[in-house]
Amino acid sequence: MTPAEIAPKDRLIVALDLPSVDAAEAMIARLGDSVTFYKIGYQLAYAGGLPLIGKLADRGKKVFADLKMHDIGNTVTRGVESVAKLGATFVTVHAYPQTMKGAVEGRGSASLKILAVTVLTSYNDDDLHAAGYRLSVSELVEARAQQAQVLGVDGLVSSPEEVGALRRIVGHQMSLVTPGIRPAGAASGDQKRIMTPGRAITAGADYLVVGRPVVEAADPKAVAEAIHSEIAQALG
Ligand SMILES: O=c1ccn([C@@H]2O[C@H](COP(=O)(O)O)[C@@H](O)[C@H]2O)c(=O)[nH]1
Repeated sequence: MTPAEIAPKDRLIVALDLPSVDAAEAMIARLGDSVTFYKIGYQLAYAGGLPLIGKLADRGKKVFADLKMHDIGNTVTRGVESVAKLGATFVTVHAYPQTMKGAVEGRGSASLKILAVTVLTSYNDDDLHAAGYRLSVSELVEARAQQAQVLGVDGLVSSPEEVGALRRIVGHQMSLVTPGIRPAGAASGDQKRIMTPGRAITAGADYLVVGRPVVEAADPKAVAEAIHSEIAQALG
């Protein structure tokens, strides 16, 4: 399937940032058929959530294992080999050359797609400089995207602010996945590079990752469906 063929509803990835498998299952039940794609990250994975990947896949849902791996190449290769058996659609690694190379090797010919996290969406230029980098966010995102493409990575995680430039660099061969999504009026929390769902899709994002604005809402299903409508409208 080309990115243009992805249905509006399948472009929303809801982050199950919840404290237990029971809490995640309750949220999945509330969202029902309205959400087709879920993300499991640190909070749920470390609370026994990894087996949920296969269970959700068996129910016809897609799962993004947001494990943000970063280790020596061999360890990343072996880790990705294990994740490939869980039934996830995407797994994340940090966009360091050894890490990405190891991940692509571990994926082999499996259907699992490797996403490289370019620069976390909670970072701005000052945060990067405080972490010892001399490049700006946009410079580092673009440099890492070029390395990821050469190494055979399948997609990139960035904020929607960088998506236009990334599309020009990597074309449509790589999936562009964007957290840092905030419906108008929603609290930004710790996110620093944010955009509304409609603007992110117009900028060229393939998938939008949304956590707190959905899972902390009084009516999560209504928020998810409003995001679907905004995506569909932006796609025209
Ligand atoms: O750069 C990144 C990479 C990953 N994330 C993850 O996405 C969700 C966003 O949650 P919100 O509640 O919508 O802020 C969260 O699970 C992060 O770990 C990211 O935000 N930025």
